[in-house]
Amino acid sequence: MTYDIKGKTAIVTGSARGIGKCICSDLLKKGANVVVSDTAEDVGNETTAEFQKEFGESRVVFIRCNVTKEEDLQNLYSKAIATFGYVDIVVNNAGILNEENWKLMMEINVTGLIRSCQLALDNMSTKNKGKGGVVVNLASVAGLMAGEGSKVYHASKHAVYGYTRSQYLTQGTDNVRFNCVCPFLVDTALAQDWDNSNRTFLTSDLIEKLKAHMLKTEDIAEAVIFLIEDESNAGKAYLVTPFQKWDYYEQPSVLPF
Ligand SMILES: NC(=O)C1=CN([C@@H]2O[C@H](COP(=O)(O)OP(=O)(O)OC[C@H]3O[C@@H](n4cnc5c(N)ncnc54)[C@H](O)[C@@H]3O)[C@@H](O)[C@H]2O)C=CC1
Ligand SMILES: CC/C=C\CC(=O)/C=C/C=C\C=C\C=C\[C@@H](O)[C@@H](O)C/C=C\CCC(=O)O
Repeated sequence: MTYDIKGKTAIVTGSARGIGKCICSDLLKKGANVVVSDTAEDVGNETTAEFQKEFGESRVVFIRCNVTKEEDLQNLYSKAIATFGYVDIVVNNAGILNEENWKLMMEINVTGLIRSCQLALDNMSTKNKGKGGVVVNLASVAGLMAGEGSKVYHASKHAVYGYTRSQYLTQGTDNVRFNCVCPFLVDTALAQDWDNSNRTFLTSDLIEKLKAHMLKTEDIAEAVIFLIEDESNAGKAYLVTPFQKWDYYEQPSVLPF
């Protein structure tokens, strides 16, 4: 079954640039109203002006939001609803890669994302008089595999994967569908800045080899649109790499019953 994006309203966190910006662009092309949201106010306003020129002023707004701040997140949802009447789609994209500042990384990649999911449920769940909706979370292949030089980043993305899958269990009562996307390296500032030289396994040579196979932001936007539209695979992670056909990740079953 296909979810129709046209006429819906979407929030994308961390969308002033990179993957988030590209997701906004594809949502607009599909006919959604879009809330661009980021801590970077100048870039966010520039991106929004660019979109307004292409898609019409009334279809895009910028709302500043630092996902680590409770009041910012609440303001994001309430302003989005005040502007467009409802929020149907949330893409939790904001994320950083910073092993030195690992506590902040966990706050952004995990705590902020989970809080945004809770607010999405508060506003969208049919249990709370919402109309239902869709949430797509940005995990990573790092959420499905080990990583020598960025252990906390990998842990943060495992958390996104586990949280997203677990939401599946209550989807029937909330009518809010959760999925996550697990991309390999994507050509953005986050990946370009990745430098884990002097490791045992992950040598500079290997990093250069990995970087030779980067995906494009357009690939991830395409995958996110696919997830939003596909109503029949709730709770699943979608694996996007240049090495194999993009597909849902099949988690082995642990329980014998
Ligand atoms: N680039 C890559 O290779 C991959 C990236 N990802 C994930 O995709 C997402 C987007 O990453 P990229 O576009 O590559 O990074 P990016 O660095 O190009 O963009 C991230 C955006 O998030 C914003 N941001 C940072 N902290 C924030 C906060 N506290 N609140 C709100 N916004 C904040 C930044 O200002 C920036 O605009 C992240 O969650 C990342 O972990 C997943 C797999 C691969
Ligand atoms: C990891 C941070 C960099 C970029 C952001 C991102 O989300 C995407 C990363 C894509 C590829 C990362 C590959 C990392 C490989 C290394 O860390 C190796 O040390 C992995 C080696 C073995 C893993 C085997 C296993 O899972 O057990």
